[in-house]
Amino acid sequence: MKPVVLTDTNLVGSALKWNCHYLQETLGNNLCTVYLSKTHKFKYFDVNQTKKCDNDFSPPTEKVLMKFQEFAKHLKSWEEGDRRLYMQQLLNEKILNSSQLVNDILTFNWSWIRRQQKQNNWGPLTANLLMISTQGNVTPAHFDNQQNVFAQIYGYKRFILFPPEDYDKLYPHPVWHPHDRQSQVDFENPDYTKFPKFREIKGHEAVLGPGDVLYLPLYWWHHVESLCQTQYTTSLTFWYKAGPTHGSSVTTMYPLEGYQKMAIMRNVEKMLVETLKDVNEVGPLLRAILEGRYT
Ligand SMILES: C[C@@H](CC(=O)O)C(=O)C(=O)O
Ligand SMILES: [Zn+2]
Repeated sequence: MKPVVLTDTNLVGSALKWNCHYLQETLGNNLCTVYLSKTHKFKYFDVNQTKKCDNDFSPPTEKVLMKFQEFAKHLKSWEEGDRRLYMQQLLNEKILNSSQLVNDILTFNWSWIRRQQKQNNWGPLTANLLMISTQGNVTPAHFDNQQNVFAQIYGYKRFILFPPEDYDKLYPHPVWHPHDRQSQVDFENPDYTKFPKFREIKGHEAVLGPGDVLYLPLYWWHHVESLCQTQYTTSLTFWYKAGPTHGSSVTTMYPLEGYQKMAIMRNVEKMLVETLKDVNEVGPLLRAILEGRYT
């Protein structure tokens, strides 16, 4: 599975008119999920995992519910130095009370994407996430565990992509950490002492513009920037569960692929956390297995 940029799918043709004014008309007073950040980085964290971090975890962003009207006002008046906003709202019954918007969604190129889902043996569609970002926002490098068909609607987004096997160069946080799945490396100021193999990293760059679609396979690392050609950027993602990777219907091929090894490593880490109960015992036990035997 490799990422690919497609420029002629017309997947979200009917959404290319979703500018701020149109969305104010159709989303208006609906409450939407908006992340606020003091910096340009919007590093995801799982609030349910913060308790495992004692009290030395400080959330880098704040999640609020904001009327779309209010969000649009901030978006239009935003200037460098203002608090940055990133709306990431599921297209669900909470906001789909405008027949215009519903009609736009119904006229997406569903036949094309259903064909991709079938041909690639993806699982069910789980979510459509509408994302509107003030210019210059960065989603730092991380991977997701679903298939992602990423449609760019307005403005330009720069992706830097890395294969799953770059796991050892991107040093993800531990699976139990709130920043699970996120790289520990600050791309703007990498700590090569702590993360020496980051020096070897080589990424694939893709810049998406309106109408472009990126297929982002699960477990592929991505660093994403909203470029500053426009005041804000708008994107819509189609999330699909990964298809079955083992069992009677699928024969496992060897050698295993990067994403399969990544899944194994994550499962081993999770099993150790579960069994040892103390996250501080995971490292010493893994070292005991490795040192003098597998190194
Ligand atoms: C949030 C998004 C990146 C971005 O568009 O800022 C992402 O990571 C994804 O769609 O998997
Ligand atoms: Zn992602």
